[in-house]
Amino acid sequence: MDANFWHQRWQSSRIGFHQSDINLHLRTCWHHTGAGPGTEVLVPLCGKSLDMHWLAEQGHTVAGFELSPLAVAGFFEEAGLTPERTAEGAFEHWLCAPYHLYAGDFFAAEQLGRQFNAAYDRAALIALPPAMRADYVDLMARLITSGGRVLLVTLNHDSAKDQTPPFAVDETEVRTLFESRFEVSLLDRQQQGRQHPRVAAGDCTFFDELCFLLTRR
Ligand SMILES: C[S@@+](CC[C@H](N)C(=O)[O-])C[C@H]1O[C@@H](n2cnc3c(N)ncnc32)[C@H](O)[C@@H]1O
Repeated sequence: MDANFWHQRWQSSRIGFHQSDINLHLRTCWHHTGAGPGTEVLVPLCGKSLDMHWLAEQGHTVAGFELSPLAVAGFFEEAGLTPERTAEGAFEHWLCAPYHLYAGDFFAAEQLGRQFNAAYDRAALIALPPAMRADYVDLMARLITSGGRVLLVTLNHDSAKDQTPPFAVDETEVRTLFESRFEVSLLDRQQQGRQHPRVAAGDCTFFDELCFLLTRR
């Protein structure tokens, strides 16, 4: 997926990935990260996710990275917030405490010289095609401090239309990608059968959401 793919999705409002509710796994599993109030949480490929408000409600500062300025603007506008905007390295930093959203390519994040003790990935890894995933994991390993924890939410499905996101990333692949640098623990698997619209539409026979805790070695 190149940048244009995502810019076009936001320009034409084809953002079916955006949830109007807080992610169930975030609400039920975040405590496993042990991240206390005041901990800054890295949210890669954040879109305009409302999950960032939930994290802020737990007392966290949020550091989100998002390619699309439309998404970043939408996040603040829909929350009725007026951020300050400054250039910071390869990014435009939109700030309205406790939200720091960096508009630009997440793969340039190291330039900011920051590290994090906690991160939340919902629909970031699964937005990336297979060829980009190892680079994403390398970057996450460099951005997360030793002992730091990531709550990772992936999808697994058997859709034949797996040329565009959301890509299926199952437990075996998560372990293969992360296990050399993170301890990987599967916390939960929500199995969705015909109640999922894509299964009901005959696009796939299952559509599961998996939640992992990754602990940086
Ligand atoms: C599937 S969406 C998920 C958004 C969000 N995590 C959520 O749960 O709603 C993936 C997002 O990643 C953004 N994105 C894709 N590649 C990116 C990159 N290299 N750097 C920053 N953001 C990127 C897209 O614009 C899109 O908003």
